[in-house]
This record gives sequence, C-alpha cells and structure tokens, in this order.
Amino acid sequence: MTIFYSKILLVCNGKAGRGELEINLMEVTPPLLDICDALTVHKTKDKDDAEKICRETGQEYDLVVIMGGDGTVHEAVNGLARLSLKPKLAILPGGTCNDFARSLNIPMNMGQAVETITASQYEKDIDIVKAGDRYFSNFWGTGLVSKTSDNIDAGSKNVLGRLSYYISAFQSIQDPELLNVTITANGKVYREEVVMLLAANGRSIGANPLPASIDLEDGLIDIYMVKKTGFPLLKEFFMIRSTGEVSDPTNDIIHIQAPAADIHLDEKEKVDMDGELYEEQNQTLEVLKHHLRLIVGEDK
Ligand SMILES: Nc1ncnc2c1ncn2[C@@H]1O[C@H](COP(=O)(O)OP(=O)(O)OP(=O)(O)O)[C@@H](O)[C@H]1O
Repeated sequence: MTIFYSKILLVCNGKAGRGELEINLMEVTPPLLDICDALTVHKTKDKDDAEKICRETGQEYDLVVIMGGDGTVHEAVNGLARLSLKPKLAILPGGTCNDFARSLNIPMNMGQAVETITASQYEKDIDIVKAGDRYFSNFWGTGLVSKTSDNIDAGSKNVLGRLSYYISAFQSIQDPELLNVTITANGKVYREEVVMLLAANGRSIGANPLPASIDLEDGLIDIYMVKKTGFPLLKEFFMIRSTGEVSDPTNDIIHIQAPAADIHLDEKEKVDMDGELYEEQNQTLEVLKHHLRLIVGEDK
C-alpha cells in the first residue's frame, strides 16, 4: 500500500558522490512527485546548509528525503533530532561510502533506493545518539578512526571511492598512536590505553560491515575499546574479512553495550562522528531510543 504525502522536502548535496546529481534528480523526482501533493527540492550551496534547512523548515514536511552521503545525512539528523514535531526521514545514497544507508539496508542503486520510499513497505523508529550538543546516527570514533578520515583527501575519495578508506587506514596504521581513555558506563569505570575507541549505532564504516550484534533499535550503543594488542585483529577485520563478525578470545578488544556513557580522553583528540571531524576531550553519549522514524530497506 502506497502512502501519500502532503509535502516532501528533497535535500540534495550537489557536491556529493561523483557529480551525478542531475542524472540522480531525473531518476528520483518523478516517482517522488507521484506520491505527494508538493515536492520541494533544495540543493545545498555550502556545508551546513542541509542542517539549517532541516532545522528551520523540517516541521513543515511530512517526509524529508536526503540525497547525499554520510556527511549530509549527519547534518540532516542534527537539524531534525532537536525538533519537537519530526518528519519521517528517508535516505537516497548520493555519497561515496553511504554507511548509514547501508546500515538501513537501502539499495546502493538510486532507482531501487527510491522504490523503498514509493513502495513504503518498511519503516523503523531508530535510535539516535546525543553526543554533547551534537547528534550522530552511525558512529563516534577516535584514534585510528578519526586518523583515517583525516587522511582522506576529497580528490582521492572521489576517484577511488571506498577504496581510499582502506588505503588511508593502511597509511595511518604504520604508526598507531595510543590514547588513554576513561569510560563510565553501566555503573562501571574502564581505564584503558587504546589505539581506537569506537561507539557504534549503525552497522557500517567506510563501506565495511560492523558486527551484526549492533542494532539501531535496541536503545544501546556498542562501544569497542581496541588495545594495542587488538590491533592485528582490527586490521584483519577491516582489511581482510567482511563477514561483519569479530571473534576475540584474548579480550584485546573490549566490547560493551550501554544506554549512555561518559568518555574522558586524557588529551583533546580529533573525533569522527558519522564521517565528520570534531575535537573533543570529554563527551557524554546518550542514546535517544527510537528518536527518528526512517524508511528502510528489507532486512537481510
Ligand atoms: N553544496 C555544498 N558545498 C560544499 N560542501 C557541502 C555541500 N553540501 C554538503 N556539503 C558537505 O560536503 C561533505 C561531503 O558530503 P557527503 O558526506 O554527503 O558526501 P561524501 O563524502 O561523498 O559521502 P560519504 O560521506 O557517504 O562517503 C559533507 O561534510 C557535507 O556537509
């Protein structure tokens, strides 16, 4: 049964992906027009534009569709998460990695992706994580994760696409820096020296599947503290395997699940949230259970 919308806002990132904006627009606008009274298309002119339009006008729409990559989705989530009346959200994979779209089982083919909206078969109320005064839908990471994103230059990302993530990861892996972290979660305190700290809500990073136990609807964030001795395992996980499973009999990667966590880093560090870089030292993460309603693809 097709749902009919009164007003749809389509926000597209003109700079995302491989410059295929016009082709993509021609593919997605006719089917979207078929399921609504009015379709507004907003092409971002600059960074932060998607966040601003979602925050300022999101309440006027019953569906917001983001056609862009994880950075544009991150902006939209930050614009919509703080609204009292939140529209439904749909993602069309117009970026390079499209990790959040992958986490939602949205097809990577644009024509098939728009069908997830027009067929309106599957929807989920998914968790969003509040991190200080920002929000993320997919992941928060520091150490190797943020170094990896820092090393990606826009040019190589466009040419090589997802491959550049592996190359960049490999480069930063020559010299893994150690971070001292203190995490308070579930009434316990963890003090660890790590090469990477990852808090995951979604199930994909750099187009790599993460462990299948991560769930977007469970009200919990999955935190991985990767010690130096866990580094070979991490490398194997990201570069060789792609099954989305991690086995760690030696406890070199500590995994906890919690509804909230206080993170203290001994020094201010670059933090990657959904592929966007921030600088943080103390950060409180709080899961907002079922905070946004998303159109999703069929469960695999
Ligand atoms: N019109 C614009 N001009 C400049 N920057 C923009 C514009 N619109 C969005 N941005 C920014 O461009 C960055 C990259 O966009 P986005 O993440 O959507 O694509 P991508 O990097 O190719 O995809 P992915 O993150 O999935 O690999 C984001 O930080 C976003 O905020």
